[in-house]
Amino acid sequence: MEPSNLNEEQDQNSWALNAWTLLSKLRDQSPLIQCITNFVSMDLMANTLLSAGASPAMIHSIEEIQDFTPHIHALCINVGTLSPAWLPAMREAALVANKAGKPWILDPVAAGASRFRLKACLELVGLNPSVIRGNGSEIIALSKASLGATKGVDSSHESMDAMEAAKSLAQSSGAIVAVSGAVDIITDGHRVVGAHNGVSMMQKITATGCAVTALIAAFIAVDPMHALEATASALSIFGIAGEMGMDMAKGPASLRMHLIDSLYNLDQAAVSSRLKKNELLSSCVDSELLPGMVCPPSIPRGKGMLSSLSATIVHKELIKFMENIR
Ligand SMILES: Nc1ncnc2c1ncn2[C@@H]1O[C@H](COP(=O)(O)OP(=O)(O)OP(=O)(O)O)[C@@H](O)[C@H]1O
Ligand SMILES: Cc1ncsc1CCO
Ligand SMILES: [Mg+2]
Repeated sequence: MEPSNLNEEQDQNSWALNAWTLLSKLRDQSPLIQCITNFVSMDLMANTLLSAGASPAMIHSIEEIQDFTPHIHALCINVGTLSPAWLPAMREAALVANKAGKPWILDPVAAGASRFRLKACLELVGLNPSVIRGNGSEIIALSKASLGATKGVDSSHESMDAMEAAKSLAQSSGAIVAVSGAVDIITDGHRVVGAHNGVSMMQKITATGCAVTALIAAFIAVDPMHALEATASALSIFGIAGEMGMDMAKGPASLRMHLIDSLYNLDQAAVSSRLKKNELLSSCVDSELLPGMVCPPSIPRGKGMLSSLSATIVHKELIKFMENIR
């Protein structure tokens, strides 16, 4: 086996082991996850958390936050069916979670659909979420702080289209930013990881995005010091459950059922054999190359030129290029 393939295989194995370790911890510890979420997603979100081993609580009244939120292990805030009455509770819960040192995640559903929603999402971003998870259109709207990138709750962008927006949002907010899609992208603003599990039919079940955001909350509850790895692991685990569910499903409704069953029954063998993850390189920007490196012509150049080339492929391309110019 070539050394680069060996490295890639070792990398996959360590991601898979980490994802499995976190899922096992989650099952052992059963973290309490407070969800302030939309009316559409409450059921799927709670069932996803339960089947993964966590303990969901859909508690959103502002009157309960001071008593309840200090005792949770992580908080999930989702603005899907936002109305002005809900916003103070979201704000308060985020502040109490921060004060109690509990991680929290924001799902900026349809962030670019209205000024009210965008302003609310930007305000919540300012309250230091550990993670922000959205689809491509939502992350672009949030990163540019502008309306119109979205037609509603569904994405009109590929996740890859949002890579630079995700990096920039992560840098400006200090949060880990995750963009769901055919390839889930996870970034801290510098490192970019791609998680490749899942099936496209998952988009045909409402609130799968909301559910995976809640699952990320459960993963960061058990490993708050490694939010990027925990986020990537949750996305991979949910994607693997989707793939296994799809083997038994006839359409979206039965996929919903089989996905939950697969998540509940997931074992280490399935995680090890199915998990697909790598480091992504968004583009080849001369100023970002290490001293002595050059950008080969076969790699897209400049910011905004997006590709899903793994660091290993780039490395191989660099070697080929250097050999040719010698
Ligand atoms: N083309 C695809 N192929 C594989 N998996 C996908 C694809 N698109 C989405 N997914 C997976 O489906 C799940 C939901 O992602 P999606 O981007 O649809 O979220 P969303 O738009 O926020 O959904 P919702 O608002 O309905 O909750 C994620 O786990 C994601 O990885
Ligand atoms: C369909 C829908 N509308 C508001 S929230 C929601 C669930 C998916 O985000
Ligand atoms: Mg969504």
